[in-house]
Amino acid sequence: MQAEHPTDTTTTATLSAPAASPAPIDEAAVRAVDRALAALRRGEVVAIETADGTVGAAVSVESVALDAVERLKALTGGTPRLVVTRRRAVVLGLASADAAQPVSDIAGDQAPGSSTESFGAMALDRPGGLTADQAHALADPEQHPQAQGALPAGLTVADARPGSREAAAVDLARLARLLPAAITADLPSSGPAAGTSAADWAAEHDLLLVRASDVADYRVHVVRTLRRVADARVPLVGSENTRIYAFRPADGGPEHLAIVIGDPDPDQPVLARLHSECFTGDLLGSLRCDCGDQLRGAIAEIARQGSGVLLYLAQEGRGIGLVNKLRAYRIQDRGFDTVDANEILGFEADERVYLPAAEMLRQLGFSAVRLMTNNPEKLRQLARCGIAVVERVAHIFPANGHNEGYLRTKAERSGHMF
Ligand SMILES: Nc1nc2c(ncn2[C@@H]2O[C@H](COP(=O)(O)OP(=O)(O)OP(=O)(O)O)[C@@H](O)[C@H]2O)c(=O)[nH]1
Ligand SMILES: [Zn+2]
Repeated sequence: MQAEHPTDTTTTATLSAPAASPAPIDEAAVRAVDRALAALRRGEVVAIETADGTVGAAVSVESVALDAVERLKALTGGTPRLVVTRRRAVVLGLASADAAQPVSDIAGDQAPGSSTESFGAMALDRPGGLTADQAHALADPEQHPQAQGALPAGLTVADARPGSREAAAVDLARLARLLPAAITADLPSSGPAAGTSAADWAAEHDLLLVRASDVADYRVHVVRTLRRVADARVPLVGSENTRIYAFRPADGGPEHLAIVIGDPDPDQPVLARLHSECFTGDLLGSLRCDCGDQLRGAIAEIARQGSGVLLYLAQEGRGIGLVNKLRAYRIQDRGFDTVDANEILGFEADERVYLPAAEMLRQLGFSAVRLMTNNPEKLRQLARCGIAVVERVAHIFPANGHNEGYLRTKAERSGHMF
């Protein structure tokens, strides 16, 4: 297989930006969010407190038990509502894509190094409340995207404010790699004015409590807890002088790997590839994408040039996780492209964050890269994270008879430079 490796020094030389000054890490806050993620994956209810001291409860739609809506009502005394991403609301015909103002991150700012701005969350309600079945149907990716006819009568839609319980609940589901949708209910009177403390209420009902602001800060904080935990010599076919370094975030989540080939000089821009994990392409040789070729091609090219680093990032499915990627494939099999499929699921086209990549490069001693990519977002985001991108090295492989549409979509809709 022949790869193309022309270089382009003109488009990216000005992209470098200084690193933002880091805020202190609140380890207890990271731990609280981790616990909430695990609880949501188990289908448990979690308590969410907002800045005004009020509290409510949330459960993810994907892992919700049928009695969860009743349980939320009984727990809180409030009316459960469904929260979906604005993307999903647009797909359902409940919001206009044009009117969608990027609300950035719920922290108030787009996280540096994230591929796309979040378009926020929307709360769906109806008189008498939604049933669990109705909530499932509205958030379910198997639902035809234009199925407005099937919408429950009297459905109302409202923007979820950045920093709100609703926005945090959807973000938690997304971080847990579940469908980005949640059912939430507020305690009708809570907070300092009502004399109910969020912590007391959560403890009384044996619920994990998390603060909405901690959810918003989570991605940035976790990245800054990345630590090198192991490294070893691993000779590869065609590049025998190779070491693999493992970086673990403090949340105990999946490690990111740095595969260092040869002995790159930290004082020079390093030839680098940011490779997002693709179980199907990398390991199984799936022909739906170009990942397997790109992975092996990058290792071969770095070895040919003498030295460099390949970051193997735990960002399966452009950050939506393997399960959601398989769902996206089913949607693509109905005729939608890779971008539409993500959006029908309620995700942005690309949910990746490149802060971990920048942090790993820094910890390995590299501050400047010659980046092997066709993806303009990777160039932009890595530069936003403080790594100087001094050159783009194209990384193009021929189509294989199954991935022509996928590659065409990347070029036409994601701006890939093929
Ligand atoms: N959600 C989703 N993810 C996909 C699909 N096909 C491949 N992926 C994922 O896309 C990621 C691969 O992206 P990269 O290899 O970094 O490629 P890229 O962003 O196109 O950019 P370059 O290859 O650097 O030009 C992997 O995480 C794959 O699992 C798909 O149809 N849907
Ligand atoms: Zn792939």
